[in-house]
Amino acid sequence: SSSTSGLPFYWKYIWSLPFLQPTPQGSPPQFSDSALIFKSNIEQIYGDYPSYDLCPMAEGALDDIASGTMFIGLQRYFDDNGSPYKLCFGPKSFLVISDPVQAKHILKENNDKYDKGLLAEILEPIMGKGLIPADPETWKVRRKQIVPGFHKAWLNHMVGLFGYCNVPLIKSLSAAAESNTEIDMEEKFCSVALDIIGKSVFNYDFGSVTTESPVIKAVYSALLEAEHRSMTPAPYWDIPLANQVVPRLRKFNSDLKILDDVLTDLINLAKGSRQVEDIAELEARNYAEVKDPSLLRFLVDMRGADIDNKQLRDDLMTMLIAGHETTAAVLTWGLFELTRNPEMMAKVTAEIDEVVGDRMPTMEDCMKMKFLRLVIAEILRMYPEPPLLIRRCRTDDVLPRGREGNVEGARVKRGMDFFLSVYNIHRSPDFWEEPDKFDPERFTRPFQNPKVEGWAGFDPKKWEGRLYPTETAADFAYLPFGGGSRKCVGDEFAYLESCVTLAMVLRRFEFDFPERLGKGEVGYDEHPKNLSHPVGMRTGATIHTRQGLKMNVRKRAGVEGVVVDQGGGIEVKG
Ligand code: HEM
Repeated sequence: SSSTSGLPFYWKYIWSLPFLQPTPQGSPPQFSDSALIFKSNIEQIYGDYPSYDLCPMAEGALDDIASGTMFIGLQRYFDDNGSPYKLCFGPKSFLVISDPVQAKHILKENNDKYDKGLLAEILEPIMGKGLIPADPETWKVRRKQIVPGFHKAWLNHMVGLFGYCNVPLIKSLSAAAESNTEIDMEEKFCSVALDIIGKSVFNYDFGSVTTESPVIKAVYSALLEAEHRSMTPAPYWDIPLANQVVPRLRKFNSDLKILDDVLTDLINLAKGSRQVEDIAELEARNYAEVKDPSLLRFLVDMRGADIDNKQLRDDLMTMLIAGHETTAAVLTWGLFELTRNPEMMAKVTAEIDEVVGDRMPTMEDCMKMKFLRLVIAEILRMYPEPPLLIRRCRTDDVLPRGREGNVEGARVKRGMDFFLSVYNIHRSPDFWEEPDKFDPERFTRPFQNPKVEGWAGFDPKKWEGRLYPTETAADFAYLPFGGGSRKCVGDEFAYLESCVTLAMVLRRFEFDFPERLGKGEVGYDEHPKNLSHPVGMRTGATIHTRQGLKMNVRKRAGVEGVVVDQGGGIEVKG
């Protein structure tokens, strides 16, 4: 088979012993399952097709793995093979899902048959038993305690906090505009998202828009390592002594220690001043008078939630990582697409001028700015971050067919690993009209495709009154925040954060791509202006060390640049 060519040599060896094959979280290894999958794959590669599971095997090099854009390679295979298809790396195999009916089956209807599998293994050293990698048993307990933290009154208060966290960004953009210096907007959005998540989740001031500190560097190092690990299927960090010997791991561990120390201090501080209350009492708090409105405070004060420090640390670390770069990617791609589409930019700014003007936006303003919300929805469709969801099957299962031409009733063995390609689903003409076109208003039009068996299509009526088009409105063809019971808990938080940040920045500034690259010049194809695919700036790989989104910034004509706070009192000069 040519399916493993182009891959790093060690792929072949990592999974080469069938009894080392992974098993579902919390269950003992079963030789028979892995051996059967292994044997059936070998027969498929070298002998008779179909294999045990009936799925076609994707052939050809996955060159994109090394560059971190594997999801684009997975799209190529989807065009050739439908859903699901199988990827084989030596004896290790994955099923790649690119169909909303199958996604709904896995994420919602049969979610108890699936766990986080490989993702949990990769993230465990960083996030421990935090909500994202948590095994089903831990997850059940923690989810119940964390979800109430994101209640309406808190989100309302957070919208105000987002405004304040944007003031340093407005100031730094004013300075760049005045001095005519090119500015990396990706870096700026990363900073503002970090400041917001630090303040809202554990009441910590990173101040990263204006300063650099060892703690900020430690956060970026942890993020970078989390991302690196999710693209490195060889868990070398688990090898005995590796953590003491490999320089990269030593550096990572010392950075993680810096971060752990900060989190431990904050947890001890919160626990030292614990005021136990019922969930209902906590949710009814008057946030205008609450000194520390952070999620940490809520989790510590909740009656009956006597959580140990390690679990709290894991939850905070998870939210820090989950809630930071994802939102920064939305903002970066949002500015990128709006700059490429001046008529859309004009429409968005007209709406912001009319609804918010110089004020800091409120929750009500965000609800009123429907076009801005549609723009964010479209960014999340075109550039989903994460582009893939990862699952592992806990018991044998049979998948529905979905789109015409897909395998009928694929049989899945316990222990099988899955990539659910959100990117493929979001960019397929089977589920979206002209999927590569930036068209925010698509979410106001219905879409149906009778060729997809069991798919209800997209129905705009189903998200009326909601902040954004949900996975339900698209019957699982729209999964920026996942779906089913493991759906993102920070969806509305992130959506409001994106609304406020874009509203505040676009009200006051105009942006252009630098003109310095012309046709034929080296780097022309990587220039943001010329990108048709997420290559230079990548979803999920947008940390400071990357190419970034370099832009020229100007103050908008006729707009003063002041920020008037909610009380109408303070004016912050830009
Ligand atoms: C635009 C921003 C965001 C995007 C696109 C996003 C996306 C996602 C997705 C796709 C999942 C599901 C993962 C899976 O099923 O494997 C998820 C889970 C999660 N997200 Fe987000 N997220 C965002 C912001 C946030 C924020 C701001 C927070 C916290 C403050 C957060 C916290 C979490 C947590 C805790 C989970 C795990 C939920 C569970 O397993 O029960 N996310 N997110």
